[in-house]
Amino acid sequence: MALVNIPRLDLLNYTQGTAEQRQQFTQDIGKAFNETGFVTIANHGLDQALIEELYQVVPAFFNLPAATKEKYEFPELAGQRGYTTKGREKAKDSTTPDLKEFWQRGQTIVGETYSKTDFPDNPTVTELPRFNEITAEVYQKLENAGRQLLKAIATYLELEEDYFESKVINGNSILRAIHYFPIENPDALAPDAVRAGAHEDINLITLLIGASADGLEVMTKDGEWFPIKANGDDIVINVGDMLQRLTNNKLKSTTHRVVNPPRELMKTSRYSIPFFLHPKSEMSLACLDSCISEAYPKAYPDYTAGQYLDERLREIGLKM
Ligand SMILES: O=C(O)CCC(=O)C(=O)O
Ligand SMILES: [Fe+2]
Repeated sequence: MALVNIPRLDLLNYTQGTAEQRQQFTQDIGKAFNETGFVTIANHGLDQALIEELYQVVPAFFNLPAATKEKYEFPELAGQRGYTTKGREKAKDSTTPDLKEFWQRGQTIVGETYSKTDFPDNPTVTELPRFNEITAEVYQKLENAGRQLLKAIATYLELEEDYFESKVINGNSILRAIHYFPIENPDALAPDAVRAGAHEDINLITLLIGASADGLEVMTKDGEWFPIKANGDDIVINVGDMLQRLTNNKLKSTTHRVVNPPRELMKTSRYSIPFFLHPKSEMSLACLDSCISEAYPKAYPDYTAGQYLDERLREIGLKM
């Protein structure tokens, strides 16, 4: 078995393909998720103009004065909406915070009653009207792409194709726009200070815009770091811990990180926009019976997605 298997797949082969192409897509994504936990996806439904404008409004937000950005910071929401300043979030097993600031947008519930405690409003950036519109549109389009991918994954797992639909529609997904800021004085950095420390994602799957810039690395089976680079506007998809739990480790939530740039590029910014696809809090993450056997005994106690998320947000320092 290869050390890494990160195929480039065409989502149109699943959404509009022949029976044979759909079957091939399902097997390819399943095998890659079983081996390395990562794929890159072309034809994901976000057109180039939308991605271009996203790359205008996101830097424009982070270029606002610190005092303006801080108006949109709400620690009582555990960073789940609005702005989170530099130095707040760290990887689970690290003591040094990541070298980043970010913005998070959450679900806009449609057609169901809900509590504002569970789904607080997304703050509106009054200085940049297009920032709100574009991030809302990107949220929607990445959610749609994610739902299609979950259909393929459900098929691979021999579940009904729509197994995840009722669990993720109106779920707790988060769009995160990240600014890895310029490192002005590399000599003053703590030795373990990095853009994003080694971690696994919490959610079901992550859809990442921005991995065409250098820095993202995935850990191989023998513990080496392997750089991932997406082609053009392709997005990177990876398995998160919730899907790994549900499938009793059949699908792998692989450790990844974002390294600092080489010294000559330290003073440049990097932007990435991951969409963390989360289900509703009540979804059970109990290991699927079909993934438990004598060779693969049940590896995790039963949790709901809500219980699990709460525990993880405390570990990364976002929830007190
Ligand atoms: O910035 C990247 O390329 C990856 C970010 C990431 O892994 C995360 O935010 O979970
Ligand atoms: Fe991640």
